[in-house]
Amino acid sequence: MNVQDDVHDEGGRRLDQIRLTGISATGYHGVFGHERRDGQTFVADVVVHMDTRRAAAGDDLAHTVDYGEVAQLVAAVLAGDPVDLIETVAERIAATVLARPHVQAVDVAVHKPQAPITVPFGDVVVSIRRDRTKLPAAEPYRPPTGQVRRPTDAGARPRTAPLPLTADPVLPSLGAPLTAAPLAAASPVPAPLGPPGTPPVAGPASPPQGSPAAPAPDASRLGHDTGPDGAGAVVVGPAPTGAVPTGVMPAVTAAAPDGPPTELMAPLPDVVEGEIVLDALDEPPSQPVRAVLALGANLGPAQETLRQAVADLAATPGLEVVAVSPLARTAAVGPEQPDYLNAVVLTRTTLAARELLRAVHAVEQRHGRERLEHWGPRTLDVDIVVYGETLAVTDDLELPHPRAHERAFVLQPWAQVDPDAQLPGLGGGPVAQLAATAPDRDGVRWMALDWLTAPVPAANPEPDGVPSGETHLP
Ligand SMILES: Nc1ncnc2c1ncn2[C@@H]1O[C@H](COP(=O)(O)OP(=O)(O)OP(=O)(O)O)[C@@H](O)[C@H]1O
Ligand SMILES: Nc1nc2c(c(=O)[nH]1)N=C(CO)CN2
Repeated sequence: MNVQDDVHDEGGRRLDQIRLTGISATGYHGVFGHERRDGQTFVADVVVHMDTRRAAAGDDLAHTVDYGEVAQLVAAVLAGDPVDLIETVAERIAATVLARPHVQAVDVAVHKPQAPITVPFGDVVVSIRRDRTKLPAAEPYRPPTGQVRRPTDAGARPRTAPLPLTADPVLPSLGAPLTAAPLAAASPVPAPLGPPGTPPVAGPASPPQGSPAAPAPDASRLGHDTGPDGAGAVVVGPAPTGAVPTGVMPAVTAAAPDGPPTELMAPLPDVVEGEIVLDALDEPPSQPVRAVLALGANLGPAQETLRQAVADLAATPGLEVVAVSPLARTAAVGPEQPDYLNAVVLTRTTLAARELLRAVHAVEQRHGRERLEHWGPRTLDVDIVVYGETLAVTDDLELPHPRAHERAFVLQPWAQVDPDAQLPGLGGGPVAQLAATAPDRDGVRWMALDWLTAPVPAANPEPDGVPSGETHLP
């Protein structure tokens, strides 16, 4: 591997690499029946990009990636659920490795040396790189309980006190990438008021953009629905310079550029299977926190559902609705399905992050939300986009929402209601800018301003969902 394959951190310093080559297993991937039936050898090479200094300084496996564990996971994907394409296998491996703590980026090559190619050939390889800016389009492989054992799998140990970030001698760059302008610093929301009891709606609306949606990932291979709230949460220590889209990391609170030092929780070694572990996300804030919620619906009377959902949120104790975005009609990102109606709600809350998650789930339930198909059609989806400046990756809650930075159906309405909004964390930045470059930006068909107080004719659903293909300007 040569220099152009290096990955650099935010300071331009080359990241260290852990390379694993030639991991092989019999797999049943392929488009032909005989491949599915007979299987063949698949081989993977993996390069993990990370900072290995902390592990080296303490000679401590807990601060690096256990290559034995990675090899087992990679082999399990190779031998696992059959798919048609080695692209998919590579994507799954990348998602699995990126979900490991400390990993900033990963290169994956999947070889299929016995591929059914009718001319003599040496090998066929798909080679990909994934990181926080180019997230894997697949779910991490999760081994059945007990399959992959780590040397530290000794059960739960008590959590130690929070470590000030500045106490870390070998990671001088830790503070910088976690900074983001506080939401509180965003300009006041322009919010014309509706009738009494109606939360304010902000404008102005954008013109229609028309045209098709972004490429649709395969729903069956995407997602992070990992089970009941709170289960199997938090492990491990400092997340250096980010780039871990899923998996387990401590909750951290980002500091404004010249704000107080960011605090990280000390390493949390392990968690007993099935035990509910409380962490910072369960702690109610000392001051009300600004949280941004994203709403979407494409089944049933979607506009009415969203309107009701806003009222339900406003009626939730500990949650105040500050402003509501225009209503956007958007092409579905994901499997083929009707257009969505999307809106963003700015709130202020005294609920802990997980209490807020439970509250939004309750609102989804009230409107008949069923989790049938990942990224499939739904009567109502409510996601937490941001909760103050909190950055966290746990099994049941990721903050900011891990896909918010690339979703025009969230970013565009958000930028309308709060033009100066900033998305904290890696991959974040000015929301209006992110909205302008998001892959699905052309799928935002139109926005309607007065949707909370008046019906939007073009938003009327067809019997099984919001009709697609129109570009009305209400
Ligand atoms: N920031 C977040 N907001 C909402 N849910 C989250 C968040 N982070 C993690 N989750 C978890 O994601 C799980 C699945 O959520 P949901 O079914 O709404 O996903 P989805 O809408 O199909 O996909 P997406 O998360 O990509 O919008 C939830 O049960 C929740 O525990
Ligand atoms: N346009 C659009 N596409 C989606 C949406 C959504 O709200 N709007 N939600 C999804 C899963 O949350 C998947 N795809």
